[in-house]
Amino acid sequence: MVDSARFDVVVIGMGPGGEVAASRLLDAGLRVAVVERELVGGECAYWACIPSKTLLRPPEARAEARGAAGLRTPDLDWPALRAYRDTMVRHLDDTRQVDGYRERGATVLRGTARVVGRDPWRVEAAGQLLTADHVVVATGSAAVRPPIEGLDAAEVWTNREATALTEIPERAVLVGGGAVGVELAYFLAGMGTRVTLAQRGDRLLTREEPRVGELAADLLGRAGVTVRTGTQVRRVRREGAATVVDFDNGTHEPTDVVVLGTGRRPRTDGLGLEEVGVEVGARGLAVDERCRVADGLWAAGDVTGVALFTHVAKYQGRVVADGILGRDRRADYTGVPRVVFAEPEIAAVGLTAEQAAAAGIETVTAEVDLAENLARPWTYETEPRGVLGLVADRRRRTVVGAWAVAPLAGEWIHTAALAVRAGLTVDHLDSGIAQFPTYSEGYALAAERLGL
Ligand SMILES: Cc1cc2nc3c(=O)[nH]c(=O)nc-3n(C[C@H](O)[C@H](O)[C@H](O)COP(=O)(O)OP(=O)(O)OC[C@H]3O[C@@H](n4cnc5c(N)ncnc54)[C@H](O)[C@@H]3O)c2cc1C
Ligand SMILES: NC(=O)c1ccc[n+]([C@@H]2O[C@H](COP(=O)([O-])OP(=O)(O)OC[C@H]3O[C@@H](n4cnc5c(N)ncnc54)[C@H](O)[C@@H]3O)[C@@H](O)[C@H]2O)c1
Repeated sequence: MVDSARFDVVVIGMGPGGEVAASRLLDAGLRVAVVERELVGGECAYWACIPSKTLLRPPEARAEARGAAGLRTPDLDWPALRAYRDTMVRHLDDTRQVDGYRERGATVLRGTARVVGRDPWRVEAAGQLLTADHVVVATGSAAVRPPIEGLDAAEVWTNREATALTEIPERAVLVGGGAVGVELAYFLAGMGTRVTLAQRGDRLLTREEPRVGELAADLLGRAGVTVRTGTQVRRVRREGAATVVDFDNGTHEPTDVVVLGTGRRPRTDGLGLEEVGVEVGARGLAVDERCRVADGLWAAGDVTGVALFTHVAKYQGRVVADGILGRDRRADYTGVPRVVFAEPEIAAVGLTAEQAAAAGIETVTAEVDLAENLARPWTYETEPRGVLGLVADRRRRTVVGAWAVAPLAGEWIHTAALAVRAGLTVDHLDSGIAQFPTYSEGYALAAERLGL
């Protein structure tokens, strides 16, 4: 064990949360060591956001082209898409990232980090003992593997294998109807796979408005996916060369692959935190509003369990860096957008009506069928679609939540995100002048429909 120089900060895990924190601390001139056991860029860059959104784009563009008047449906070219996906994930090579951090003055260690002491913090990694005033834990999350009988004998994909796929399977059974399940189902169905999606809950995307789950199921159905809600996989078995999935309602489905989208668990195993007296919960490391776990110990990203998004990990990375630099910055998660990338996009922000009611807010809601009310859906496609919903605080007249299932909704939901974050009133949306013809014109209509 080499006892190396003392650092101001050791960052454990270089996904989006760790990268943002490390970059800001390096820019501020601190002595920073970063430890990464796989690839600098994390899950997001290699096995999650980047490959999944790259893979989703051609089926999405194809569906859009199908809807645009006077366009012939373009052909999908899987080898070309696969090659572009490989480029986008840097062929799983992070040499340039590592070199980049070294050039900026960071000590970059490859290996698994373990906290071995505190006061001061001591971290063991790659055969070195690092001492630091601050440790940032940004170790992310891993796919949950549910205890389904027979799963080990089958071809099983988590997000890792699914986003790194080299051939398109003929048949797939997806387990889980959250963002991972919906996006992967949309992608595979778009590529020609016969997809069944089994969701334990009674609807898809259970954290969203029930109506959003309904629209998501409808969208997947149109894309050719068989959606089974209220369904659990009882067991997976081999029948000759085939894999058969038995559902709890007595039906079964032959498949080539079982794809898991059954949630994530924080990567805290083996970090050594409990041994130095830091409590680790099932949802991860509990952080205060400065993203601090304990004096000199900070956390950012999925490992905090706050909201499992790259934009939240990056935001927390900024909060952590500011905290370490002595700035008084507190995290505020109001108005974080949530987008599920399908065609059309499924976007939401703020509270659902149920969450608002639970928070003691008396709500009023409105829903607008955009195709019935706006020009843009018609100039955009021959079978126009789009629904927008608003949730408002009746008393304060503020916008507390919004959702949309419509083309490009992942972009224009940011108007609502700003409204929710800034506490804007319904009148701000109602009195705004949106460009004609756009989907954004829907906000004024929805605001008016609230009847406040
Ligand atoms: C299929 C899929 C698609 C997604 N798409 C989106 C999307 O479109 N938009 C979005 O906002 N979010 C998306 N997400 C969520 C997003 O990937 C995560 O929220 C994000 O990666 C979290 O970043 P992070 O920095 O917390 O952790 P990670 O990206 O998981 O990075 C953590 C890093 O820590 C390293 N590490 C772990 N333990 C140790 C240790 N002991 N020592 C050293 N290194 C360690 C890991 O190797 C990893 O590189 C998606 C997730 C999935 C599964
Ligand atoms: N576009 C994006 O921003 C994006 C995309 C993908 C993932 N993510 C993030 O990744 C996180 C993980 O996503 P996820 O979809 O894996 O998890 P999730 O927790 O959002 O959803 C998992 C779903 O699977 C169901 N489920 C769990 N076990 C099951 C079983 N045995 N049988 C049937 N259903 C079962 C659950 O009821 C739940 O609805 C999310 O929190 C999300 O924030 C974001």
